[in-house]
Amino acid sequence: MTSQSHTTVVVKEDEANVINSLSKFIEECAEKAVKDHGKFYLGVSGGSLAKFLTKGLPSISTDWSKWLIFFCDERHVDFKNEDSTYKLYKESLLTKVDLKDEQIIKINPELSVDEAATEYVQQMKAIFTECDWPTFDLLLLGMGPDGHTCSLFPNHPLLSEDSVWVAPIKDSPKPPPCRITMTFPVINRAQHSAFAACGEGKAEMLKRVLEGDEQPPLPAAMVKSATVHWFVDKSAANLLTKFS
Ligand SMILES: O=C1O[C@H](COP(=O)(O)O)[C@@H](O)[C@H](O)[C@H]1O
Repeated sequence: MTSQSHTTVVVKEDEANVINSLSKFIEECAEKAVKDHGKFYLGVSGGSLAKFLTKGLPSISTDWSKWLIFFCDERHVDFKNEDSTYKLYKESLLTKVDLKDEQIIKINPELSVDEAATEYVQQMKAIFTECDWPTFDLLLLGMGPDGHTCSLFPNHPLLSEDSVWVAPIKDSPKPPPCRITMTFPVINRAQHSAFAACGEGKAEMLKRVLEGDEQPPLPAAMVKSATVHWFVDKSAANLLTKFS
């Protein structure tokens, strides 16, 4: 394990070990959060991260009744659509752990994407009462091959959005085009963020995000939660020199 300021990088032999290590970390975060304030406020992403979670989380030991799960980003599609991140968690996680559907805070895909983002914030505000900005215990993030995280893409105006908790996006370069995403003020207020990235396809971007000094910074490099943890396998970490 290597640390630099608030960033920690854990390199594991392979994907299976990344999943184990990430799951253990989530278990510990949940336990601390529940001890501290009786709930575990968790944000989850889609893509490969969702697949890691559906494999790893069923074996952790936790009080599932204390969990509230939000989407760091979500595709604005029907819940039956294969692109729906909610569908993935519902079919592959809720069937295996003692989480109830109402513990997952979902977008309403029947609304327009603008309305869905606003309504998602309203749902969040009903939970994070008396807060100007919410503080998540943990946000679980992915990094796309272009350096995007959540639905925050390189050079997109949403990177500087600082007036709303959750924003709509209608021109996502990665399909589907319409999505909702948490914004950086929310992401960077989280107690912990954790990325998971596996495979050689992530190696070049991981090097740029963790060891580059690009201006403007890549979205994944803009994540500055109180602590930022990376769980990566050897193939993804292959080009790192400072964190290895
Ligand atoms: O579209 C998305 O992509 C990112 C990265 O996904 P990955 O499969 O390349 O790891 C994901 O984190 C995000 O939630 C999702 O909407």
